[in-house]
Amino acid sequence: MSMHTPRVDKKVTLNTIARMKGVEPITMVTAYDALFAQLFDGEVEMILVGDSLNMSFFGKEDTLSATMDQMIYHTQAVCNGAKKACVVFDMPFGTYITPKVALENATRVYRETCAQAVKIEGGREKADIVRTLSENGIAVVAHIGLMPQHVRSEGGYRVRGKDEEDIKRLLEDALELEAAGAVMILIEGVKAKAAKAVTDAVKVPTVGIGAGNVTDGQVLVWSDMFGFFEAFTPKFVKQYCNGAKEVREGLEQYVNEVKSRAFPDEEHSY
Ligand SMILES: Nc1nc(=O)c2c([nH]1)NC[C@@H]1CN(c3ccc(C(=O)N[C@@H](CCC(=O)O)C(=O)O)cc3)CN21
Ligand SMILES: CC(C)C(=O)C(=O)O
Repeated sequence: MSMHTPRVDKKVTLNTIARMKGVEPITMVTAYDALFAQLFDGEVEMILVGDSLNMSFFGKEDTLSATMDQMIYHTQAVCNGAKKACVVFDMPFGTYITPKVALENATRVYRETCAQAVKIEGGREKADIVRTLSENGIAVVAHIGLMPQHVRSEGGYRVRGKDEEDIKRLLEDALELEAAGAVMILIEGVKAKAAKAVTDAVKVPTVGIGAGNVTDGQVLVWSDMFGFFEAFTPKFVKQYCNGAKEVREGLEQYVNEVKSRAFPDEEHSY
């Protein structure tokens, strides 16, 4: 067992999260499996099962081909490891194209996983979907700013909130999503000024990724922050461990020891 005293010692609910705004920064990381969820549980308040798993778990170029079945399977794995963290389920591309479709898919999330909220990408144009889910008892995290599910239609990942007009747009989006019932706003890839305007304007907590040190919380993708994901590194990623380097060194040692018959030794044999 860990010698470390957990920071988070009881079940984190959406009420816990709501009360943290303006009091204490909210910590969130992604996880895709039980092993890492268990490592993170007790340290962070929230775990996002992000559709980024389509890239950093499944090996695709973008998030667009992730399916409900894949996301549910990974969320079940995370739920098996995370007993305290508030788990958020990322609705994949194409699974919330109408309020009806969104409700059918999000209902599955509550029925089949421990997730306490679902996340959808979009601004005011998604307000009716947020409202339908909220009215049916499903909590929604609204994801605004840089929206990875728009990578193909927009021809890349582009930082938002660079001028007053776009800041106003993001602010109006956030207010409409909050009015529709969103319990949290996730703000990705925006200038800090835009994230601050949104955070100051809404009563619900905001969690940022590449949105500056102005939001009510922060989120990072686990494989980025621990140095396992090497396909690309967005500017907002701070690397807290060199995971890939550690694994490569360990693997090299194992291979050398097998080749030289240094492993297994007496200690590791029956
Ligand atoms: N491993 C991983 N980490 C992530 O943060 C992440 C995923 N996967 N998959 C889904 C999306 C995609 N994300 C991305 C991907 C690329 C950039 C990027 O290239 N950003 C540029 C800025 C572009 C600009 O200036 O307009 C950068 O240099 O940071 C940002 C976010 C965030 N999400
Ligand atoms: C980048 C984060 C916020 C996300 O949406 C994901 O992990 O899919």
